[in-house]
Amino acid sequence: MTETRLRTRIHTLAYALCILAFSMLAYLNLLYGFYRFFYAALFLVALAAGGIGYTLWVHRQQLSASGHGLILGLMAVVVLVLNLSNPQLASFWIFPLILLALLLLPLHRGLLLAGLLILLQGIAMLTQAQGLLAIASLLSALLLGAMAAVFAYRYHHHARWVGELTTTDPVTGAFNERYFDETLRREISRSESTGHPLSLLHLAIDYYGELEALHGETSLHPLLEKVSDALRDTIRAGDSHYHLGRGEFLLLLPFTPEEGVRVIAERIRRVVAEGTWPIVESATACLGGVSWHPGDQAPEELVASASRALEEAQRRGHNRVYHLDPFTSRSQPQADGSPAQG
Ligand SMILES: Nc1nc2c(ncn2[C@@H]2O[C@H](COP(=O)(O)OP(=O)(O)OP(=O)(O)O)[C@@H](O)[C@H]2O)c(=O)[nH]1
Repeated sequence: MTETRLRTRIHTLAYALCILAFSMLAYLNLLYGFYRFFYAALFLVALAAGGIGYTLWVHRQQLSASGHGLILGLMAVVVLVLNLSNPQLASFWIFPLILLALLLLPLHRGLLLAGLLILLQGIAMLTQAQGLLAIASLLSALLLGAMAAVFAYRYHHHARWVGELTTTDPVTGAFNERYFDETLRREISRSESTGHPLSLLHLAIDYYGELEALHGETSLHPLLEKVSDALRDTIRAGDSHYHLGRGEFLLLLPFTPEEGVRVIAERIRRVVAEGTWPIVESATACLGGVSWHPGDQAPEELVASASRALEEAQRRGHNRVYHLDPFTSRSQPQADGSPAQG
C-alpha cells in the first residue's frame, strides 16, 4: 500500500472514530436533557463527517492539505467554549481532538495543537475553580497526548526513512539510479518549458575493477562514500549526483550549458586527482559530459551519450574529461567514426 493510501485510510478512520465518539456523546446528552451539549456534539459529528469528505477529496496530498487544520481548529473552539461553561461535562471531549491532531496533521503542527488544547483546557478549568478535576483531566490528556505523540513520531520517522531508502543509495548517500530516471524526466521537461540547457556528467573512478579485485567490493565502500561526499561538496545547489555502482556516478546539472559543464567536469577531475582517499590514498577519475538544449531531439539519448563520452575519455587514458555533443556528432560523423574532440 502506498504512503498516500495509508494516510487516507488513517485519516478516514480517525474521523470515523470521532463521529462515533461524538454521536455517543450527543445521544447521552439528549437522554439527560443537556441540549446545548447535544447540539454541540451534533456539530462536531458534522465537522468530522466533513473531514472524511475532505480527506477523500484531497487524497493525493494528505500531509499538505491545510483543511484538516481548519476543521480541527473549529472543533477545538467548540470544545473549549463548552469547557468554559461546564468543565465537569466537557473535560473529556478534548481526548478525540488530541488524537485527531496527532494523527492528521504533520508532526510538529499536531504536537503544537495538542499542547495548545491541553494548555487552554487547563486554563479554562482553573478559571472555573475546578482544581482537582483540572489536574485529573489534564493528566489524562497529557498521558493520551504523550502516547499518541510517540506513535506519530515513530510513524513520521519510519515514513521518512522508507522514503529515503527508495531514492538514496545506502553505501554512498548519493541518490540511486531509479531516482535518476525520475529526476531526468522532470528536469528535461523543466528545460523544455524554461528554455535553459541541461548537462549530464558520467564519472568513473579509474581502475575501479582492478581495485575491487585487489581489495574486495565491500572494502571499497569508504572510498565510494568519500568520493560521493566530495562530489556533493563540489557541485552547486540544484545539481544532483547518483551512484550507479562499480565506482560510477552520474551528475545532473540543470541550467548548465556546454561551456559550464566543461568547467565543472574539470573541477571535479582535479578534486579527485588531488584528494587523499581511504583505502587507496590517491585516485583519479574519467568524466564524460553531454549537454542538452530545448529543441534538441531524443533527450532520452542523453544518458547513452554521456556513457559514450565517458568511454571516449577512458579510451584516451585515465584522469581525463571528454565532452560530446550527441546531436552534432550524430548528424556529422567524423571520417574515422570517432566523436568530435572534447
Ligand atoms: N551546474 C554547475 N555548473 C557549474 C558549477 N561550477 C561551475 N559551473 C559552470 O561553469 C560556469 C563558470 O563557473 P565558474 O568558473 O565557477 O565562474 P562563476 O562566474 O563563479 O560561476 P557562477 O557564478 O556559478 O555562474 C558557470 O556559469 C556554470 O555554468 C557547478 O557546481 N554546477
